Amino acid sequence: MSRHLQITPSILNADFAALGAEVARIGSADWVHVDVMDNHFVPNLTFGPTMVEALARSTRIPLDAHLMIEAPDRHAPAYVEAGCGSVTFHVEAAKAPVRLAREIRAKGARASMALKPATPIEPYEDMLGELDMVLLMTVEPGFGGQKFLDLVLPKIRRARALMDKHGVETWLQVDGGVSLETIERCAEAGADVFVAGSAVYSADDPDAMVAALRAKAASAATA
Ligand SMILES: O=C(CO)[C@H](O)[C@H](O)COP(=O)(O)O
Ligand SMILES: [Co+2]
Repeated sequence: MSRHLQITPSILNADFAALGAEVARIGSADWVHVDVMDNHFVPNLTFGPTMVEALARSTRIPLDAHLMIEAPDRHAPAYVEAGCGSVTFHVEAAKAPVRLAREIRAKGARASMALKPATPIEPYEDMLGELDMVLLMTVEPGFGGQKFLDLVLPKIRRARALMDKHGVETWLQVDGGVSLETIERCAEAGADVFVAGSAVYSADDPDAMVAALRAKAASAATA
């Protein structure tokens, strides 16, 4: 099955004092990945809906919010209202994931659910139809610039097989340590949406890196 491959740079390693300008450096990105951290679900703190709303106003690229927060059932709707086109909550934090996914969709955004590296996908097989995307973390959430965890590759394959079995249109996103060295492994395993933070923002030309990542993923997906 041919998949539509998308690159979504994370601004976690961008210059937070100049976020509008930083996003303007990745004009060919499909989405801008915004990592929201609350210092409770993960030991790091970034920004909240006010900042995200300002960013949404500054770009025509849609925002892909990744909420690493303790109470997504309460706070996720605010990110739809802030203008995000996709909102991802962590299943380890959500109290009622089906209800939350339905609420995000009802408010007009794509609903997505994230799994940490050690969280299995199989218990959620029956709710894939409720989700527009599943995010598989390929590092422990909390910080950019970590090493890609190869141990997640079998889970990417199993998630793709479950999606094919159920015939759902759910996208499969990978996040953490994705680079020119690792993106092919992810695409071969079945991922179709690729978050890359440090790989993009440590490049001299971030938009050229987006193109290079896209080309590598495409060649691996069709191999
Ligand atoms: O969710 C994240 C961390 O929790 C980030 O999206 C991710 O780490 C991106 O940065 P990098 O590509 O440098 O790993
Ligand atoms: Co992320």
